Amino acid sequence: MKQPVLTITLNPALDKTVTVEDFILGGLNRIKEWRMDAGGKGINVAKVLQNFSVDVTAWGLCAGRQGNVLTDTLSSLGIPNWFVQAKGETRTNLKIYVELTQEITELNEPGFTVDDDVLNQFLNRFETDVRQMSLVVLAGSLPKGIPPDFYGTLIRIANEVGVRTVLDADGEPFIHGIEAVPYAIKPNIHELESFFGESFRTDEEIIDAARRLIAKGIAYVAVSLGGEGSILVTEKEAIRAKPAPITPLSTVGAGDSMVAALIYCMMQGMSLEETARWSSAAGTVTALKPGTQVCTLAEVEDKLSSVNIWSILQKTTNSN
Ligand SMILES: Nc1ncnc2c1ncn2[C@@H]1O[C@H](COP(=O)(O)OP(=O)(O)O)[C@@H](O)[C@H]1O
Ligand SMILES: O=P(O)(O)OC[C@H]1O[C@](O)(COP(=O)(O)O)[C@@H](O)[C@@H]1O
Repeated sequence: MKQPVLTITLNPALDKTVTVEDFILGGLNRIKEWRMDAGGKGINVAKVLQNFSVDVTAWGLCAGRQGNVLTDTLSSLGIPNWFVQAKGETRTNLKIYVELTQEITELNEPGFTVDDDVLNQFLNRFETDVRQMSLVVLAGSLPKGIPPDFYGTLIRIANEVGVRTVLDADGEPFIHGIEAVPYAIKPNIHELESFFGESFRTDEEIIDAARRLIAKGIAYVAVSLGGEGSILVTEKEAIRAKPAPITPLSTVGAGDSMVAALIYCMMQGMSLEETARWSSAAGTVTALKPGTQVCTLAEVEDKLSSVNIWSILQKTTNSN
């Protein structure tokens, strides 16, 4: 039997994206257009993997009517899903796209509160069924009631049965998750800097920070740099990807698309260089779409040739 990739979204969201011409702080702003999309990091990763024809299943927690909208959306996309129902309501995350500045501002709600019964239901199934998965993605913030080391707990359980994990989180859940040694992580540059409490000015400084994480046992560190692209680091290699300049319509979901493409490439056994190209292209295609709409395989294939790729070590040698 084929083993699916499992995505975990403990704090999913309906993403409401509104478009305004200009944004006047403290004034009246009229919305020109709006759209709602199923969101939350694991859910977005699942949507991309499904587009890439990777066998994927989405688990998590949700609540209320908006939770039903999310699970109905996943089912209509053909993504098998299991979400434990918490009390309250699934959050709405507001994304404001300002046409004049072409910038997107995100306002993410904290989400519902989880009680022990809900958490234990989730944990019990995870402990039983994780061995049936090919890989587990743990992504996004944790709602209230979930201990900050919960990703760490899940990673340890997966490690014990030899299932690889990919972590994409921020703050305390990220710090605790790292302690449990996931297989791969995808911090953006802000998350990396906040983890180390340092700022990194050059690619070499970023690679050095990534290698400090690799020294802890993590195999694979992908640092995303927004429009500047990304750096993929393993023990032996460091590859830099830089997309051609675009005018993004919404960068929401770009990081999640990158995570999904990384997984796709790992499963295809691609080189780090090809993985850097694919994952960067995936993020860029998603950034070109309004709201939280994600890339398709054909769109990413079309974009591959526009990504600039180089090995950092090679570059350093060449420029000497
Ligand atoms: N403005 C942009 N122009 C081109 N590509 C982008 C842009 N923003 C994001 N991307 C692509 O998406 C990837 C992930 O974006 P990033 O914003 O760093 O992730 P996150 O959403 O996790 O913060 C980038 O590495 C890049 O390939
Ligand atoms: O759980 P968090 O950190 O609040 O993030 C949730 C938000 O992140 C997203 O998954 C997008 O993430 P990325 O832009 O990093 O890919 C949205 O769909 C969602 O609203």
